[in-house]
Amino acid sequence: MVIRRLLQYLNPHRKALAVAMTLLLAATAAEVAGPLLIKVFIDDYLTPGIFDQQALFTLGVTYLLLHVASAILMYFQLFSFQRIAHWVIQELRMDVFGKVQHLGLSFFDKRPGGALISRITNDTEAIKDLFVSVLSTFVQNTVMITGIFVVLFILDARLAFFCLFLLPFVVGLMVLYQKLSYPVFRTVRQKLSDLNAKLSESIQGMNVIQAFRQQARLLRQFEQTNHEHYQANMKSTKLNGLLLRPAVDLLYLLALMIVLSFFGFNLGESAMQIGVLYAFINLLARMFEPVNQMMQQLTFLQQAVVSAGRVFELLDEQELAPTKKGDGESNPSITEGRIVFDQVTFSYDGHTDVLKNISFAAEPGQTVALVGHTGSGKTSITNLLMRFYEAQQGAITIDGYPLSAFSEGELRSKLGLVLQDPFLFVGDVKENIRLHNPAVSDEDVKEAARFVQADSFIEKLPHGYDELIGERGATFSSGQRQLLSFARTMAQRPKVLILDEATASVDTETEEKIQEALQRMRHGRTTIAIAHRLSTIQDADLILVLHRGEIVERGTHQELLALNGLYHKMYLLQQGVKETTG
Ligand SMILES: Nc1ncnc2c1ncn2[C@@H]1O[C@H](COP(=O)(O)OP(=O)(O)OP(=O)(O)O)[C@@H](O)[C@H]1O
Repeated sequence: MVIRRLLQYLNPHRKALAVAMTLLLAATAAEVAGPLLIKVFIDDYLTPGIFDQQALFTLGVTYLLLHVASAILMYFQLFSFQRIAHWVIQELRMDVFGKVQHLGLSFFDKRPGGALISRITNDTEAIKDLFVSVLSTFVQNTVMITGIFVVLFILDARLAFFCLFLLPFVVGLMVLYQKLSYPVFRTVRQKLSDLNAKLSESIQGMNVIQAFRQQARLLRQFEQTNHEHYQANMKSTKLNGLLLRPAVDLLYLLALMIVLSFFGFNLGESAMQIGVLYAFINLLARMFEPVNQMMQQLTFLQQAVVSAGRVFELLDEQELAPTKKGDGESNPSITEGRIVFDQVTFSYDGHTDVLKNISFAAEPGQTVALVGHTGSGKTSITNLLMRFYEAQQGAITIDGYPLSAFSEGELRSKLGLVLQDPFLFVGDVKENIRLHNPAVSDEDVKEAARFVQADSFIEKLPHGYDELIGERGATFSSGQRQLLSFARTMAQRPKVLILDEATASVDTETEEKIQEALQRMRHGRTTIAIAHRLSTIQDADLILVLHRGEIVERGTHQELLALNGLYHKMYLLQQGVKETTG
């Protein structure tokens, strides 16, 4: 099943595969022909004592040429198989990565990043051997074994027939190995994946680890996983040591016993028998070499099967990001930006509702602010609006169309999301604003930067808009990252803004710039803003106060203050904090 699916990846390379196989067979033939020439030399020349110089010279040269040809052919067949293997792995990796990009965020909530990386890199790498050595070894050795059996049948059909009974044992041994080693290899891959997950988590959180002196604890954890990986590996080594070579050697002994007892019983029947006996024993020894080689390859085959299983699991993952529903014909676009939530109830895990009966409307150009204690559901509302997750009940519409009617492109380009912790890509400033969108010109990039007043700091950088940004933009301050992400959002010219207000404290000057930029960005655009500081959203058209997933108060700043409820309390609390700290 898994193997068949893996082999399907060879379909586009059938021609190259045929070439590789031909090269392999030619190389094998050249290799086998060598001993045949030696046989001719011994039987026809050496033994009878004929030393025909011309003939011997031809024989010698042919032998040499065959050797050279075999070496050259071997090189090319190896090269061809390797090339095909690399093609397949490349395709497989692209498939997996392409798939991962379309998985829903709920999928990533549950899986550590490192474990995913492990599947895309290590697991696909383990599949490579299947196409490089397993496939060619099996083809080559099957040909060899068939050839040997043909000769055996020619020598003595009856005896050869008995030897044929060995084959089911060989196959049985292979099946047994497959059965026993599957769980072992699966554990090995799982542990390797765990190792990667641990590593990736540690690297991402290195500042916290060092700041809180967590090194020893993490080292212990890593050591534990590393040890489990070692144990799983030792298990597989034991299994290999037991089942691969020794078991085959045992079979070989069995074969020898069959042949010897056969000759023992039939002794004296014919004078020719000693020669045949010698040939049989010799050929049997030769036959078990390919069997051994195939058994050795079983390890790689099994690893490939296990890894492929893990890769296919990911490829078959159903937890996809929500996509457009309904007929593809109608492609509504967002023109006004009127957002309506109607009785929306949502749960991440299907058990606990984190949003309950949320209803509100944001008219075009209005700002709706979401406030509430931590965990009250503010981010969840924006997650639903961005369609990162789908609500279980109720409806969310933009300009009268349900969210599911919009294509992903339309939705994501018209909804400008500004996150608390802006993610910057490796690249330069320009591309981080443009996000490689060809529709955004250099001038647009600069205009967007000017609009959010990021231009002054960008222009002061040694390379201006071409300044390189390292991973996650670690070399920029959080205020600068924030402004860059504003520029990025504005370069897309969104109709709707979704703001997750930054809680990180920046200096007063940057703070002012950020607030000014936000004011400008909000102007004329429907905005859904998550606010932690109530002072920044006092001018909002509608403020929704959330508490445990429900809207408990709604109104403008003044109306809410007059209510004397939760908002009022929060406001006073923040005022108090300001007075004591300021
Ligand atoms: N990806 C997730 N999977 C499962 N539960 C989640 C997920 N994200 C948030 N939650 C839960 O949903 C509830 C609401 O979280 P949400 O992030 O919407 O709150 P919030 O009001 O934005 O909080 P904050 O002000 O701290 O950002 C919380 O109880 C949280 O534990």
